[in-house]
Amino acid sequence: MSLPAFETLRRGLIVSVQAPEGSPMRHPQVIAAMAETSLCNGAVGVRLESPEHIGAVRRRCPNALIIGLWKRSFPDSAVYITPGWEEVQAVWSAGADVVALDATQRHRPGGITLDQLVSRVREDLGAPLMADVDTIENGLRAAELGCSFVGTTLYGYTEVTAVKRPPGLCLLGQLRQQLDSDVKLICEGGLDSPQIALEALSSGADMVVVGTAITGVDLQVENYCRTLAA
Ligand SMILES: CC(=O)N[C@H](C=O)[C@@H](O)[C@H](O)[C@H](O)COP(=O)(O)O
Repeated sequence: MSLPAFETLRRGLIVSVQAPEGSPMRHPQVIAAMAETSLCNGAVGVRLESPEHIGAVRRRCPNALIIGLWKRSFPDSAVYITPGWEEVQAVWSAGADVVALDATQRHRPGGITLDQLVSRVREDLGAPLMADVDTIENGLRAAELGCSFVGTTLYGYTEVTAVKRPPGLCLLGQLRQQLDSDVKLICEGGLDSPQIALEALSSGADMVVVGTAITGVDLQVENYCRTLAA
């Protein structure tokens, strides 16, 4: 599918529909139902994990804007969001419109560098990329390499940002100031209320991605129970 005009996405909500390993929610039909519900109620797109889930949502919602990723862990690397060529290809073939990948400069499984991976994607697939980053340096580098979207997804989740807590509104502000306006800026991670999502838009995000607060049944229930038991 070709990407919808940016004006229809601007200031929009993208719902991240994911479920942890082992959860009964982690079923393609459950994911597809949550994705469809999100789209029916005003979300401009969905962010999905795994080729299987992307395929299920593509079949159920043929016109949905899908940002796809595949989380895979390897013993020789801390990079797990669409770490290499095989994962990018699988996400793209499953029907994603945009492929999200870890765009830090960390060592990747198999030793491919981010620069090599992005240029191969651009040459062989032409898939638009969303760069999940943690720092201003990695965001600017990803944009330079040609990623169409930059997201604050990994702020607070990498070794160098481990002491920070999402949402990365400071990082967002820095990226807004320094990124060219043709690169779309996404605030993702830790947007746990509509008010904080609105603050992210006011701080310069073109779009927001919200996961746990909307679709994170496992974590939300666990949190209520922990608090009630304390
Ligand atoms: C760091 C990482 O692996 N983030 C993942 C990226 O796809 C997801 O686990 C998050 O749920 C998503 O980013 C949305 O964030 P939040 O659930 O906080 O709204």
